[in-house]
Amino acid sequence: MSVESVVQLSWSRPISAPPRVDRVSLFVLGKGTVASSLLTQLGDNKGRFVERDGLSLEVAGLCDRQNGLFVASPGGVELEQWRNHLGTAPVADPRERRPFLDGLTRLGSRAAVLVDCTAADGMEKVYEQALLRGIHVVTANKKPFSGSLPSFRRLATTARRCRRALRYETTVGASLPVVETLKDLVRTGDRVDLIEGSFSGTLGFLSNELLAGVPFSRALNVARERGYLEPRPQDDLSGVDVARKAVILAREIGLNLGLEDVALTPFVPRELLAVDSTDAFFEAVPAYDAEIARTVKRAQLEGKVLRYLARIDPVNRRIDVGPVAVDVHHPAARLRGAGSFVAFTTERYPEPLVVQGAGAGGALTAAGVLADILAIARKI
Ligand SMILES: NC(=O)C1=CN([C@@H]2O[C@H](COP(=O)(O)OP(=O)(O)OC[C@H]3O[C@@H](n4cnc5c(N)ncnc54)[C@H](OP(=O)(O)O)[C@@H]3O)[C@@H](O)[C@H]2O)C=CC1
Ligand SMILES: N[C@@H](CC=O)C(=O)O
Repeated sequence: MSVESVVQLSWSRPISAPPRVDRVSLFVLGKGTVASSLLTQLGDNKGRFVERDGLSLEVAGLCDRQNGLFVASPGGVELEQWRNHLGTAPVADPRERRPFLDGLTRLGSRAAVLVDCTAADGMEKVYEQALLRGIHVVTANKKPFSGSLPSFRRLATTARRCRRALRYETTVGASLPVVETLKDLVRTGDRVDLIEGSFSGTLGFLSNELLAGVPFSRALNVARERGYLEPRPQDDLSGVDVARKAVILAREIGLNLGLEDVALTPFVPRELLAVDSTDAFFEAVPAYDAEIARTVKRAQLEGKVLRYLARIDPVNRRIDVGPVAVDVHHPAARLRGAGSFVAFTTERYPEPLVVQGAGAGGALTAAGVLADILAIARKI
């Protein structure tokens, strides 16, 4: 038999069994900017996941602060109608997720993933309940990784012991590959000497608008419309959100530091941050437009650009977060829009390894969450 006919035979042979499709069941917490983009991306890419990856990513359940929805039948929640279904679902106690997690484990999928798209407090307990049931966790919520050090440690240990994934790439730099890059540097034995950068897409965007002469209150409203702001915008403007990211990275390199160790200077005057409710806060902002514009102008007159930077110095076990007037040639000065960057100076990278790109936004962050889910699904 000639080579040609062998090739011909193998090509013409009918494919008897359809390719295997593995069901991966998700339970999504939140229905805001990130969660709603994620649900759209899951719906839009459904066919592609099946054809390309042999994966059926199904949303078995959803919940917000009030309602909870669980669909045990194959296919899960109808993604085109999730808002209606969730809106009419029974009221759920947001602190009680166990029935949903138990439901997820009973589905018999190849893998189950809890996906946290909230900024809720105390979620580390929910993650632990999930991990102990064999459920993987993907999250955009920074709080469990930057809060109490013992809780963070316990969480990491539980994930390891249960052999389940705990992925939180989007907690720093939205979908930019920051956390996994740092983990790889550490895993491969590199020594990290310094981490610095502009960690907030939101504050980068506001700085750029201010430099262009846009009043702060107007820029803040645009940031809100574009989905850049934290659920509690004071977390962005106080710098606490950046401090959380810095603590997450510091802990990755073995520094036992917490938020209380961060030398933090806010982005806006402290009196403004004393306004607690979000509505009252937005009402109070215009009164600070002139003062904030003057600070930006002062830096400009000195030929500098005002940026909000973070610096993690492992040698001195120090984290600094705050506004810095940088030279026009500084990498942060060149950022546009919601651009962010993180620079790792290490033994192997004396010229820093830089991760740069847009660092905020619903669609980008959702894509990062989805990439984390796919990374888990591909390993099953
Ligand atoms: N937006 C961005 O660019 C980025 C965001 N992130 C992170 O993603 C997370 C979500 O951000 P974003 O979508 O912008 O925020 P949103 O404010 O738009 O959405 C937050 C959602 O969380 C829900 N929620 C709050 N508490 C609970 C709870 N206990 N149980 C269930 N649901 C709850 C809210 O419910 P309800 O609708 O009932 O109020 C809301 O739907 C945050 O942790 C943020 O830091 C990370 C990177 C970038
Ligand atoms: N508000 C945040 C969004 C992501 O974490 C930021 O840009 O820092």
